[in-house]
Amino acid sequence: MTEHDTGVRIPLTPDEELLGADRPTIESLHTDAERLERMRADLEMGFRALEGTSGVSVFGSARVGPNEPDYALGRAVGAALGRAGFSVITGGGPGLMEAANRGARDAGARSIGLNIELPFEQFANRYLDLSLTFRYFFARKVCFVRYATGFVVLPGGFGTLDELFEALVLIQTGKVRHFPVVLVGRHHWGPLWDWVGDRLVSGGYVSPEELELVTLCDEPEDAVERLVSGARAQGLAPEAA
Ligand SMILES: CC(C)=CCNc1ncnc2c1ncn2[C@@H]1O[C@H](COP(=O)(O)O)[C@@H](O)[C@H]1O
Repeated sequence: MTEHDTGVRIPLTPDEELLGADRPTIESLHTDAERLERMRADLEMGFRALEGTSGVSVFGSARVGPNEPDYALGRAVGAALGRAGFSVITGGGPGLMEAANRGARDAGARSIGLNIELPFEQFANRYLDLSLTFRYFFARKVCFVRYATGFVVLPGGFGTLDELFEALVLIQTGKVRHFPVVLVGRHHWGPLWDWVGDRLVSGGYVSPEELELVTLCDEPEDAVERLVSGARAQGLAPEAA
């Protein structure tokens, strides 16, 4: 199909069906009443399956291979979190999501993947004890926050940045409190955080105190220490802490 083709397309995912509902080029497959019911069902599926879970959500690139140094870092982070008694929750996909789930498995901790329906074929990674597939991105995002006491953010691209900045906005606007956000891998995150300081703080877009919402580190154990103290502040210490 070309850019100028005005034929009507069948949406490839529920998100595309919802977001394209008012465009003549996307075929509507549901009424709003049906969409609302499907959103409710998506949230209900997550709430039921994750009831009682109190873990750490770990984000990171879908594109890093098992032989790359960041994969080893992600696996070590998953294992350190697992040893501290946290369940490890990821997007359930390949790359650094897989690395963190694999690390959780190494430590004998509960390993959870919150997958999303994508327009291309994709597989959940092999290291999951619980694998859920959400229809809607927003429902999945609610679960990443609700069932975690903090976020670990490994190196990544747009998806990872989206998850990082969503957490920062939730904290900044008082929607979640005492919620640690730990960026692991200074080689990746250092330049971004320098830019936040140089441009956003200097320009008055972000306050200097808001820079403190994030912890940067290289060592999995440093990340875990911050997550344990955050969990305690929320009244939810992990089992082994
Ligand atoms: C190879 C490929 C693109 C597979 C996509 N498969 C995916 N499966 C599950 N979650 C994903 C996927 N892609 C992106 N995400 C989400 O976005 C983040 C990674 O995006 P990125 O690669 O940094 O931008 C992950 O933390 C995850 O929550």
